[in-house]
Amino acid sequence: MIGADLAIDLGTANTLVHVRGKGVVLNEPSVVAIVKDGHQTKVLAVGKDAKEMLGKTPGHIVAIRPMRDGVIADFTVTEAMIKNFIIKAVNKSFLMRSRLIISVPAEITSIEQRAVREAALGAGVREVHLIEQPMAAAVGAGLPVRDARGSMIIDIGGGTTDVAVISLNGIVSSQTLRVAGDKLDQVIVNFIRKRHNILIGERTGELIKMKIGSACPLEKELEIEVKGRDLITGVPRSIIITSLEVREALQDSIRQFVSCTKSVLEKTPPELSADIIDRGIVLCGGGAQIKGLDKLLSEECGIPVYVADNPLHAVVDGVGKVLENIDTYRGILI
Ligand SMILES: Nc1ncnc2c1ncn2[C@@H]1O[C@H](COP(=O)(O)OP(=O)(O)OP(=O)(O)O)[C@@H](O)[C@H]1O
Repeated sequence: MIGADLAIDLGTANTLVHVRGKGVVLNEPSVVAIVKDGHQTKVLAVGKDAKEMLGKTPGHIVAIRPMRDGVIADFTVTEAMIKNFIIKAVNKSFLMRSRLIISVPAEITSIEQRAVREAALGAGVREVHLIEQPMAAAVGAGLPVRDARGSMIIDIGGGTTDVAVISLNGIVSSQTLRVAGDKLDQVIVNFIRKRHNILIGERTGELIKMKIGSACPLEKELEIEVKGRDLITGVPRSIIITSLEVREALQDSIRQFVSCTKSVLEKTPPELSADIIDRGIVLCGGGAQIKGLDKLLSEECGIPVYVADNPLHAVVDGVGKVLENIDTYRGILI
């Protein structure tokens, strides 16, 4: 290959780029800031710089997340974002000769698949291949996806939760839930508004989730001080939020993770279920870091659950591994 070969985890929350022979060279939020000038839009910032602007922009500038629910919500902006990230990752002159493998959610429709392909080709690369996210995550987590053995993976990202059972290079049973990290942030924002009459931003909601969010009682319960706008007086105020309250806020969403996992297990052929009982379930994606989620899932399903070594990197590591060993893994590309 004369051009660069790249593996991309095009996530709702974060995009990671792996360059063949170099490893992960870029990890940035999937956010684009655009300036609106009549019908024209101009990209102002992409990635980290754009995320800083979320919720803080004046009227004519908007910071948007073009990937919603794990699929492309804004085609033109996604194309600009992919192009910007590729140019950041490799020299611009390589773009035209580059070959890409991009991970996509498992239950994506063929129209959505085409949108991802076209966004990448529109960005200027030569060749694009797709891989299903849970398959990539399983490869990244070191599961034996090519063997005639059942491997189960739960990937809780920003927009989607993918639960899948894999055997012999294919997904045997799976389910995608449009409830994941972003939804948990919104649920926390709504809870605090109702319980404390305080309006906080989504980024504060995310911070609360990451610092004190949990699925099971903690050995030592935690608390965090946050600032928001008092909905009665209209002035800024700070309050203390406890991990108990956050657990209460998150419980319905966490129930959905449990029932989705159970329903995939129910659809799994018994021989493969036996493998999963022996070998356990691997949890990855940023949401895997919610405190006690592995323990709760394990208790509810009666199967051991392990968090992947680097949960936020499982998908990009998997796509990267496929890229580096393309002949071995060709069978799993779509
Ligand atoms: N320590 C943490 N505790 C809880 N959630 C976390 C933690 N760290 C990151 N997250 C959440 O993980 C999510 C991002 O995960 P990830 O990067 O795996 O998603 P993505 O690949 O961008 O999304 P998708 O798979 O839906 O396309 C965000 O919602 C973020 O808030």
